[in-house]
Amino acid sequence: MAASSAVLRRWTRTPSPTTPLNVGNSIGGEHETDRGVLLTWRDVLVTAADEKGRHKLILDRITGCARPRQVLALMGASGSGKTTLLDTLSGRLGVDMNGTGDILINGRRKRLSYGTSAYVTQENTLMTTLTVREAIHYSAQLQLPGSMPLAKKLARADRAIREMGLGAVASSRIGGRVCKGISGGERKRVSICMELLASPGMLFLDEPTSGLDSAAAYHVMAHIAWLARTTGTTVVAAVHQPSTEVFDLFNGLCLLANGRMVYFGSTPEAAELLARMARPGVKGLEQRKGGWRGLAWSTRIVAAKHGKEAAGGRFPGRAGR
Ligand SMILES: Nc1ncnc2c1ncn2[C@@H]1O[C@H](COP(=O)(O)OP(=O)(O)OP(=O)(O)O)[C@@H](O)[C@H]1O
Repeated sequence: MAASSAVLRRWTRTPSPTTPLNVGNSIGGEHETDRGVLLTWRDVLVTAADEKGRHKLILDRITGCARPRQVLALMGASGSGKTTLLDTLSGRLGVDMNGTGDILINGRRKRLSYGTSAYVTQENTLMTTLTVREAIHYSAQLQLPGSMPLAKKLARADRAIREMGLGAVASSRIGGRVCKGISGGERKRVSICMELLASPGMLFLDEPTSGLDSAAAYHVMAHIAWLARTTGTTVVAAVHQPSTEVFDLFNGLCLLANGRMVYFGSTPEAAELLARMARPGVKGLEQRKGGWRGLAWSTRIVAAKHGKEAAGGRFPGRAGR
């Protein structure tokens, strides 16, 4: 009970007044690491205006950080704000949205520029008639600076192919609906591979495992976690219904419910803490205005993880709302 109250207090405290979305103003204590980027955000509040000019609250004072060599998972039920948070952190917030709060890169005001960050969206937009190698070589020639010699661009492409474990299918046609090509998981890795060409320090992934079976999802996420560890890349991924094995690959968890943050911390800690919150007799979670569904859902994640609630080996997401 004490632990659950502490968590709720932590995230329901009165925030400091928000300022327009700043990329900067050092919070202090952060240091630059090799390729990775330390991204911190504080009191991020996002609203969207409707056609009548009314403002809808999408994200309510979210605070957290993503570290080099680690994978931070953004989780929460559909509509909880995962994509909006990814868009905000990566500087892709739509023009119809307004954000306030602080976003710092290595503790300083700095925009995420070319080569610093990459964003892989949910959709695969790949040229289906090309082989994996052709597509990635082509992308390298288009993306990498004109001053870079061709041989270096192709070597970079080949390294990215290896990093994403695509060597075995490099000569296979990507394919699509009409002509069958590589698998869904491999297609996803090709999309990620293309974004890795510029060796970004920060990788944002929106639902990298959507549409994949659990084995393919694990394969994709395991490569991403390996990449983060070995290259120092900082990864933030919005994920929906991860399997237990995929969940265990994450270093940190930012759990959202109805635009609010209900947990931020390490994944082992999340498992332990939420398990305690899920214990029968722990009251109070349901009473929080607007948070009942999300919080109830979050407790079921851990219940599932601890084998108390089997959901076909998956944590309940939409179905659990
Ligand atoms: N431009 C917009 N205008 C108004 N509301 C929006 C806009 N974009 C998002 N929303 C709303 O904000 C909320 C959060 O959306 P978001 O896409 O961030 O959720 P999500 O957690 O990524 O959902 P999913 O898992 O289904 O992709 C939703 O209720 C959505 O309808």
